Parts: sequence; structure tokens; C-alpha cells
Amino acid sequence: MDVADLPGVPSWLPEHLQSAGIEALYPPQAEAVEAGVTRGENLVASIPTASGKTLIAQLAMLSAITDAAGASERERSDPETPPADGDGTALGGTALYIVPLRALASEKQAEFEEFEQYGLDVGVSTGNYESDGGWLADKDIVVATSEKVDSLVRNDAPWLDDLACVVSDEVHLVDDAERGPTLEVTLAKLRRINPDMQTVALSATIGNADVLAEWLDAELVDSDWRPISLKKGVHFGQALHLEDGSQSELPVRNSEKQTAAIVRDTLDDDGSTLVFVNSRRNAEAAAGRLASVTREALTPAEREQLADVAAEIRDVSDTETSDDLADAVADGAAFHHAGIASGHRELVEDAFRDRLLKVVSATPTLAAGVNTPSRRVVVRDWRRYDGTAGGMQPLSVLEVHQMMGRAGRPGLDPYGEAIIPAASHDELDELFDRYVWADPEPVQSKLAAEPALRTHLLATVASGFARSRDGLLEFLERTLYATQTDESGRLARVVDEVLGYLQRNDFLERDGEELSATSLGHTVSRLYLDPMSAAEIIDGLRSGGGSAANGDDASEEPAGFTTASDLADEAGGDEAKDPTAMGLYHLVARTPDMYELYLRSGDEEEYSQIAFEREAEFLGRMPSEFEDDRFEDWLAALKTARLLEDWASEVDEDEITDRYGVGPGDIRGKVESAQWLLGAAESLASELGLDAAPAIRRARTRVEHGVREELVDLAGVRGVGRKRARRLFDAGIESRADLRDAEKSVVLAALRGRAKTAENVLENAGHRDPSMDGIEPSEEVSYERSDSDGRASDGEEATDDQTSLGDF
Ligand SMILES: Nc1ncnc2c1ncn2[C@@H]1O[C@H](COP(=O)(O)OP(=O)(O)OP(=O)(O)O)[C@@H](O)[C@H]1O
Repeated sequence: MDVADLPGVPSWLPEHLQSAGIEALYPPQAEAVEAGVTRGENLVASIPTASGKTLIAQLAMLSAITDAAGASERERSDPETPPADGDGTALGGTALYIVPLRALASEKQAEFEEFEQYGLDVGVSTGNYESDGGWLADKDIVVATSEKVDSLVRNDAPWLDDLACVVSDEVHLVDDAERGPTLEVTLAKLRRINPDMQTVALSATIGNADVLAEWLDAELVDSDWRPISLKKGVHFGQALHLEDGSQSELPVRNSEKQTAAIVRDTLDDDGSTLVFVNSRRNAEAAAGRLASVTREALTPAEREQLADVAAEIRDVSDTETSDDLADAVADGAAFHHAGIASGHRELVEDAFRDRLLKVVSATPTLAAGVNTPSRRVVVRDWRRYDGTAGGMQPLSVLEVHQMMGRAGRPGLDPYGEAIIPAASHDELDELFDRYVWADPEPVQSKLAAEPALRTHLLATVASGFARSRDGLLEFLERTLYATQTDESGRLARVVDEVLGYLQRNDFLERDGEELSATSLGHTVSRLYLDPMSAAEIIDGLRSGGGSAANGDDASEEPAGFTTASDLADEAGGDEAKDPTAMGLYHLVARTPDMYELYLRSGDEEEYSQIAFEREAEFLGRMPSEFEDDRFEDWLAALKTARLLEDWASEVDEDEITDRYGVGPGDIRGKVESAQWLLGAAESLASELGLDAAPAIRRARTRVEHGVREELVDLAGVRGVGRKRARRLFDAGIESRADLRDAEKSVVLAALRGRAKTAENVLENAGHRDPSMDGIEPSEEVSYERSDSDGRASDGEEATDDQTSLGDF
């Protein structure tokens, strides 16, 4: 189908697509149009990676929210649709695009912003789970993660009543035990709020897309078509075995690894390789090793350009990870995983797309929709450590096929090749059976698990979707779980258990048949807390602990540790019972909403010792050493709490990554979770009339800025950052007000030709000439600032501003 013949889309779209090189629809896109995606029909599209799903979503969203030539068609098919009265202008109604990862939200936002030239407004909503995102009401297209949409529903965002179209990207993730239920319940709620809304779900190729279509009352496009053919295969010995039965020589030199040999072979043909591995550490190690292969293949011009990219990478942050990445990039290789800063991620993706980087070793996050095709894909690790299943477990066929689907760049490569290296002849056979010839597994709802229901049942009652047990069960009928199972008894049993838990904790109350959320329950739901996290926090705050550590103990603490008595002093009162920052960090670190840091060997002893030394600070009961699992979890939370304490005591990021064996992205993730959970704890404390709220706020602002109490004010000034705040403080500039004064005097000194160097800046700040007060600086004045005037020469500022805060 030619794009000029598209029915129902705004009149400017065909030309827009043509100018982007899209003349005709890909076959699955044409099928989607024939199935009515531009006429408001619900659709499930189950199509291979990189086969043009995004355009299907765009066709649906644009035809749903704009009037155009196609409006009359919609009018015909739906007599209630208002008649067309313009030409591609917004009809009213918002299109919502739900992504699984935050990293994808910005990518999609950038793609959709192309439509702003036609008068459509695009907004992205991530982060802050407590607001109703009121500003989004004026947007035509909103991109958000499923967690964010869930929270918007809980906060009664009024514009959600006016959705014309919702698109769920990577909908096969409903199968994910942790995050799938949120997507499932959120889609069910949105469809209930907007019965006429169009639902479009985009999925990887899965075995049971028909069940998803049944669940969503949707037409189905189920296709294996790819814009560029893909050959899957296994490498063993000196040969590459492909699924079409062909074999070609791919020699491995002495002392060379298979992956290096494949990368070298691809380079001989001027191609790039994407290598999937199972851990961040492996990704980093592989990039380091493969750099020695790619280095040989670079032209002088490429070397020069890569040196620039490497410098930009160093500018993003001054951590060891950043240095390692920059070193590898200078040689034409890179690693990519969720632990690297988003600035790094973008630089790597761009340089790979520009064919400057010859190899990227990545964890599977890269496979989840980021558009980085490559001539060859190597799935080096097809097993991953799984703590619950015990040991290394094979990846699902779906996951491996998603990775393999990244092979082949349309228009650049004749075809793509996806290769799994085998260590033995038996493994060669096994890998063919397990992955090359296998079909992906069917997706299966994970809603009936207790932790998922705990959160969603409370939210469903609190936001009025159900007002009784029967009402809840009826609502759950709208979920994929109900579509997939006839066994409603199991769901009813879990529902009863969870309702009991929510009542015991005062989140829900029952009056005869009627169920309602208590005021506390409403708060917990709006705060987007797992009810179990809320119960833990409330219990900790109520039972207290934190009887002040005495002065001697405090003096033995490493610098920066805050004790209860410090906090009491800071509060300027006699509040010796205030919890300490450590007590609060530990409290939020042990909730199920904070993901765990693993205890490495030796950690248990170290943290046990800290636990006993600082026992008085912890809130609630410390499990005894004999309660094995509970004690271990408690210590793991202590490790997180300590990380937060280090961060809030100005310990260098680099030192923290070393000390805890984490990446800078992990620190950001922890910090952001802690900020959110402490904010929630503060709200709970206020709601319950507990005195701890001010202490919680202080602990939260310290984490937010990564500084000790005395620097919070300064570090909160835009663009200052933690290191610069310390330098200013030590130079006598102790507050925002001091800083303003200092700036004023510097400008005035510049006017008089005195502040030429950075040293002058601070000097002038300390030696202000009172006679100058009140003189306004002239706008034309500019004075030279050098790095030592506090600008982040170490890239700290960039890290503060640019690092993505976690992945969801
Ligand atoms: N009809 C078309 N003709 C030419 N190019 C197209 C067409 N449709 C999409 N493309 C291009 O194909 C590439 C891959 O498309 P897209 O990113 O939409 O794939 P996808 O299925 O969404 O992939 P993912 O698995 O990453 O979600 C994009 O660069 C896009 O511009």
C-alpha cells in the first residue's frame, strides 16, 4: 500500500512520510490498515523486532486525535464521532503511548516530536509518582511508562477520561512477574474509563498473540515478515552453521575467543557486531577485550572522530566506568547496560548507528526496543544467573529472538546474521533445538501472585473501580488473567487473603458487603507504595528506636555519619528521639519498593558488625542472627542504607561505585528510590500525626543533593551540585544568600576590572566592598570563568543533570 493512499490519516502525513523515505507500507503495516487501525479499530500487532511497529502506532494515534480526510470515514463507521471541520488539527482527545522503560520514553518522545510542526503537542511523563500530571492535559500525545500511567489513574488525572487512543508497546511484557501485572491492570482500567477508546498493542512475535487479541477485543496482525532477512545460526569450531543448512568457514585463531573471531570476521566485511552478554560486568569486560580487535580496523579519520566521542564520554562523569568506556570507545568498541549514565548511553547508540563503533557488548536492555541495528548479532550468553531458580538458567526463546532480531540494517546490509557460539558439538545441536528452530513461548499473565494483587487491589478500591469483593472479582474479569484461565477459584482465594492483609493494616475497611479505602489506604495508594512497604515504614516509625547514640560513639564514626543527637542539635531542640538519617535510610531500604543490593562474600561479617555497633539507630525490630533469611535481607538493606549515607555525606561517586560494586546508574537509581520513599514516609508520618516528619525531610533533602546537612541550602541552587557546594562552603559562602552576594560582588569587581581569575572570584566573595551593595550589574558585563571557579571540570555537574534516574 502506497502511503499516499492511507485512509483516515491527517492530510499532511503522506508527504511527511515520503520526505522521511517511507513511500509504501511494509506488509504488516498494510495489514494493520486493512484491519482498521486508522478507523479506530483495536489492534494487536505481533511482528518481529524492527519491522515498523512504531508507524502502526503513529497511524492509530494520528487518525484518532486529528480530523482530516479520514474523519468522514470514522464518521461513517462511528456515528457519534463529531464531523470533520478542519485539516489535520487536533480533534480533542489524547493519545497515550505506554512504554516499558524510561529510556524508551525519551526515544519515542523524540520520534513523535516530529509532529509538532503540524500543531500537535507531545509530552513525556516519567518520575514523580504522586502528581496527577495536570500539565499533560493540553498534550495531544503523551508518552509514559506503565507505572506512571498507573499512578496517574490513582491520582485521578482528569485528562485520562478523554483518551482517544492508547498504545501499549512491548505488550508481551505482561508476562513479566514484577511489572506485567501493572501493565495488565492499567490497560484494563483505562479501557473501563474510556469504553470507546481505541487500544493498540504492539508485541514481539509470540506464540499466543491471539489470546492478547481476545483479551483486548482486537483485530490481530500476526506476522513473521521482516524488512531484511535474518539468518540464525550457531558457531562451533571453525565454522558457522546457519538455519538454512549452509556452513561457512569462520576460523578462530589460537588463543582467540569465538566472539572475537566473529567480530573480526564481520569487520573484514566492513560490518558491525552487537554482542549480548548476561551481566554488566561481562559487558564491560567484553568491550575491553574486543577493543583490541576493533582497534586494528580503524582508519585514521575514524580514530580521530572516536577520540572526540571518548572525550565527550569522559565529560559526562568522572567515574572509573566512564574512563573504561572512553578507553574502549577510542578503540572502536563500547559497552551498554542499564548501569551507565544516560548521557553515555546516547553517545554509544549514536556512534554505533553512525558506524564509528564497530562492536557494542550489551546486556539485554539494549534489545528492548532501542533502535541500534547491526550486521551481526552474537548472543554470547544464553544463560543468566537466577537466584530463585538456583544457578544459571537458559534465557527464554522470546528474549533470545528479540536480541537476534537486531541483526541486519535495512538499506545497508544484504541480510542480518544472528549467531550463538557453542562450546561443543552437543551444544551445537542443543542450541539449534532450543533457540534457532524453536518458537517463542506463549505469554502468561502473572496477576494472580500475592505481591501484585496487594498493590492493585488497594488501588482498585481506593480509586473507586470496585466497592465490594464481588465488584473486585468482576473488575478482574477484564484482565488477561481472566481471559487465560477458567480457574477463577484460585484468583478468588488470593483476593481474599490480600483483602485480609489490607484490612489488618488499616488500609481497607469493610462495612457489610461494602469495601472502602481508609484515609491511610488512600494515601498509600496515591503515594504509589506497595502496601507492604507502607506497613513496614509505619511500623518502623511507630516503634521508633534511634535512642540517641552517645557522644563518644559519634566521635568514632567515620566523617559524615549523623547521629540522633546531631539531628537533634540541628533541629535546635530537645528531640533526642528523632530518628537518625541512617535509621531512616535503613527503614526505606528494607521495603519491597527498594531493590536489593546483593551481599558479597565478606559483606555479611562487615555489615553484621555495623548492625550491632549502630543498633540504637535502627527503627523497628532487628531480626536475630538465627532468623537466617530475614537477617540476611536486613543486612542487604543495611548495605543500601550505608550507600545512601555515604552519598549524603559527600563521598565521591567513584569511591561509592568501588565500595559497593555498583555502577553510577545504580547510585542514581537508589538515590531516586530513597528520595521517593522518604517523601512517602514523610507523608505517612504527617497523616498519622507522628513527630518524625521534619527529621525525614532533612534526611530526604540530604539524599536528594548528596550532601551533609550544612550544604543542603547551597546544593539546592540550580547548577551548583555537591562538589561545588562544598568548595563554596569551605570558602565561606555558606548559603544561597551568601552566594547571591558573592555573585553580585564578582560582577561588580569585573566591572572594575578586578576579577580576572577564578581566585579573584572567591576572594571577592570574601572581601566584599559594602559600598557596592545595591548597585545592579549591567547586562553587557561578562567576565571570564575558569574551571576552578567552581564549574564542574570533573563532569560532576553533567552527571547530576543527565543521568537517567533508574529505568522505569
Ligand atoms: N514502510 C516503511 N518503509 C521504510 N522504512 C520503514 C517503514 N516503516 C518503518 N520503517 C523504518 O524501519 C525502522 C524500524 O522501524 P521501527 O523502529 O518502527 O521498528 P519496530 O518494529 O518499532 O522495532 P522495535 O522492535 O524496536 O520496537 C525505522 O528506521 C523506520 O523508520
